[in-house]
Amino acid sequence: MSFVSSPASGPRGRFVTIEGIDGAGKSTQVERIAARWRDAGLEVVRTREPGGTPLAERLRELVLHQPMDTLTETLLVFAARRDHLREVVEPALARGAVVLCDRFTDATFAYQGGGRGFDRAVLAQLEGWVQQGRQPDLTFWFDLAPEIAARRRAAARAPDRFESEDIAFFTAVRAGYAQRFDATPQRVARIDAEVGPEAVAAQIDAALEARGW
Ligand SMILES: Nc1ncnc2c1ncn2[C@@H]1O[C@H](COP(=O)(O)OP(=O)(O)O)[C@@H](O)[C@H]1O
Ligand SMILES: Cc1cn([C@H]2C[C@H](O)[C@@H](COP(=O)(O)OP(=O)(O)O)O2)c(=O)[nH]c1=O
Repeated sequence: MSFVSSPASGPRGRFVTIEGIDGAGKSTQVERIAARWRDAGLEVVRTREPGGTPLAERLRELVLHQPMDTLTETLLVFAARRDHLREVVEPALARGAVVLCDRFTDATFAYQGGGRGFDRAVLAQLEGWVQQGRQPDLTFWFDLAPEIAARRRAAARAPDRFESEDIAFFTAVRAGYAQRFDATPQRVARIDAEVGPEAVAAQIDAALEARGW
């Protein structure tokens, strides 16, 4: 399982993201995915958005806890992303690491685009400016009914600004993910996240094996 034979024109690493509504079970699986690659001798950089650098973590605190309008929210997540890409993601990919990132721009299209109703054409412009073409090589989409995710969250933790939203919001976020992924089905592995952790893990392994990873 070597990634060094990846596209000759681009960096040699792999950029893998994990997406889904809050409570989908992403955090529960992420270390297992990282361990799989680490055990194979690869450098794995585990990170998250918004966040992943000192500046972006400060922006994350604001986005998750301070009241603000949707344009401000959108600009802050992209500002955090820009710093994260420059400081962490691009350097790691350039040295051949696997970057495993809890959420990326698909979340912006799902939460700000789907959930908040923000103009997707503006999101696409910001995406172009901030990312300069950078996209994940593979995205795991943990998909499940918002009602199930809400029950899991209620049992697990105190809600932040997003997690306090109602079922209708998360239904719109889920639809936002579905619409976004319709355009790029080849980079997305949809995981049925309603089943137990072992069955979720088995789907992840199957998706990686199907790609020869
Ligand atoms: N496959 C699963 N089935 C049932 N409960 C789960 C599953 N995966 C995670 N959980 C539980 O649901 C809650 C939310 O999971 P978490 O991994 O924090 O989700 P996320 O990171 O996607 O918000 C936690 O209490 C976790 O133990
Ligand atoms: C990356 C990103 C996240 N978000 C939201 C989705 C999540 O509710 C929140 C980040 O939460 P998440 O990283 O899932 O945190 P945790 O599981 O530790 O609570 O930020 C956006 O609204 N837009 C974005 O572009």
